[in-house]
Amino acid sequence: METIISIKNLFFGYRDKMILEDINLDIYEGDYIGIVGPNGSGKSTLIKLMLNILKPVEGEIKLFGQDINRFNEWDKIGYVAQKSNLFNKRFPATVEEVVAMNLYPKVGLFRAIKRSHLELVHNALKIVNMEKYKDRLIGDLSGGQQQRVFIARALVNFPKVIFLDEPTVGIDIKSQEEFYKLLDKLNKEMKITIVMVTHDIGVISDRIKKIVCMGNGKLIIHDENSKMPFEKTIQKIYGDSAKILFHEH
Ligand SMILES: Nc1ncnc2c1ncn2[C@@H]1O[C@H](COP(=O)(O)OP(=O)(O)OP(=O)(O)O)[C@@H](O)[C@H]1O
Repeated sequence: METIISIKNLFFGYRDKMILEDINLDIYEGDYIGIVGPNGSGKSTLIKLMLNILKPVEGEIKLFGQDINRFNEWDKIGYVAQKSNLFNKRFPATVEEVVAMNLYPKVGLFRAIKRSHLELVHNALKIVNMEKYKDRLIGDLSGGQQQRVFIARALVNFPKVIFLDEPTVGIDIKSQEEFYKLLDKLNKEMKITIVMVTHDIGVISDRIKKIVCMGNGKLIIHDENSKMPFEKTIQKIYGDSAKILFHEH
């Protein structure tokens, strides 16, 4: 099994405050990983480090076996950023354009989109079941529909792995359910590795087998081999508020 991401002895802080201390994590091809932890525990920071948006203070990150500083196959990695679903409602772009924008390394930012590129866009929209909305303005869609479009945007380059940062914020329960079904399809049928930051602890404890729990600068991996029950691990990093998390759904 290919190691998609390998993090070794990683330290990171903003100015003088350490956020991540001696983090080690391996992510393998086909993994479906949930990253959980209280507000401010460094989940988004970890994602940004894996995308080379932030640089470690110390330690090593490898992507597809290559040092992150030398890695240049970024179209293997899709990213759905935090709050992309709280998109500016007046943004005057169509669904098709929003997805096509992510093709710019291939297309050139201001060049006209070729027919072959449009096909890629339509295929991505088909996967998320949003093809019939291609000419709609993105701002006119519901939060759940927008989220599907952002997934299509991440899919358009045929990535091997997708990072999602709190993708279900602001989305109703029914759309959330459909959204998690879509992620299952991407992972199981399309063999895309998924790494997702989320606060939906109750939902993911049922669906996801490998959960990265972050807190106090540390990281605990919960998977099928863990001796400690998931609830206990969660209690350890969330403290007293842990109980509520499991009864939200
Ligand atoms: N650019 C920045 N400069 C300084 N501190 C920052 C910066 N970005 C984040 N932080 C701080 O680093 C810590 C970790 O932030 P991060 O966004 O990674 O947490 P998180 O676990 O994703 O939180 P949440 O669940 O609220 O999204 C927080 O204390 C945050 O205030």
